[in-house]
Amino acid sequence: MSRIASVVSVSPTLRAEFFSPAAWETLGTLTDVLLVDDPATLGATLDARTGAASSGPSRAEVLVISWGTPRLDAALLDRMPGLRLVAHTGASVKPFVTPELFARGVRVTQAGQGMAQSVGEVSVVFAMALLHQLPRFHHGLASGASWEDAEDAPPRYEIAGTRVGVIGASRTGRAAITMLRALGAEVVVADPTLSAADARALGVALVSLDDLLSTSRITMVHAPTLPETHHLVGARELALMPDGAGLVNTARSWLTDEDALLREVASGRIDAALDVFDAEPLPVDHPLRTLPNVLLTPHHAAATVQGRLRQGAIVVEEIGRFLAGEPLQHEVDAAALTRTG
Ligand SMILES: NC(=O)C1=CN([C@@H]2O[C@H](COP(=O)(O)OP(=O)(O)OC[C@H]3O[C@@H](n4cnc5c(N)ncnc54)[C@H](O)[C@@H]3O)[C@@H](O)[C@H]2O)C=CC1
Ligand SMILES: O=C(O)C(=O)COP(=O)(O)O
Repeated sequence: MSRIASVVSVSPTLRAEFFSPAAWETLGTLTDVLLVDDPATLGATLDARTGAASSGPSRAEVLVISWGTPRLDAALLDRMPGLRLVAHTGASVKPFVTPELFARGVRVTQAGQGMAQSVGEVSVVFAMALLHQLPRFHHGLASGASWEDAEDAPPRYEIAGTRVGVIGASRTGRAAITMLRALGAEVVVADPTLSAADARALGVALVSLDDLLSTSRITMVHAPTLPETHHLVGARELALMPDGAGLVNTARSWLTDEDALLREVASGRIDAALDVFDAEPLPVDHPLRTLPNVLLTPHHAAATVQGRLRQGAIVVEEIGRFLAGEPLQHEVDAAALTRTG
């Protein structure tokens, strides 16, 4: 097997976050690596180095990209005529990958599976926090409420034996399902692509979206951002949720109608725990920030030490498979461009 050039368009910070020393060393044994320190300068770096060395970027067959890499348009691709594989350290390739790239026969992989456990864990923590009324208790104590005020809190529930609805048996959804089942929750799933046999294998009941919303104490959203999933949980769907139920969203705000959700949580009828918002960063004066029955995190569900290293390991493993002529395990095709995220 001949060594091929690999251009790594990742900032030094992201490199340290994603690649363990061992993974980086493995990448170096697989390919001749040219590191682009500032991913935004990918084009300029390629221009400066093209043809310079035997491992020069014009010979690059593999390109590792990350957040911050510019869009791989025709002009950029023309600088890498030998390109055969783009490996993304993140999940959604839409911001970087163009139809032109697929048309040239370049293959694309992504590392979303590396994030699944972290995001699933945050969803489960969110679910348990809402069931135990932690946002209300914390808000009360932090804002000077009396100890006795807690007596007025709504009823609290164990997750064991409680019905939790998961919208989307996706990578992140499946990670959440595994943990929810281990905790003894009764898990129901709505997913138009899931077969009855797959639902049985997952140990969950497959139900309609309306059934899920109207019977679950917690609804968690784990669907991808497709045209048909825009505002999947809108005003009508939120109204189906029982009084006191909780909505968990660690996926994308695309999937829920944030205005309708704000009305429901502001009235106190349902509670919410959210990692994702229509406007990110969430404006400092946003009304969601002040509600006692809402738990907020700044789109950090995936960003754990282990998750990021798993993402880097996936990239290196995929490059190894590609060079060995083995099937890729995380390949995406042009359909990935229909996702909005
Ligand atoms: N907060 C964060 O840091 C992160 C958020 N995300 C978001 O989480 C969501 C899920 O990501 P992944 O688990 O990687 O998704 P994925 O790519 O695994 O989702 C595909 C799966 O979703 C299911 N699905 C397809 N159409 C559906 C529909 N109409 N309704 C319900 N389910 C449907 C199918 O089971 C399909 O296999 C995405 O919106 C993604 O952007 C992902 C990673 C990190
Ligand atoms: O890593 C994160 O924080 C994500 O939300 C995943 O983002 P991506 O799908 O890679 O744009």
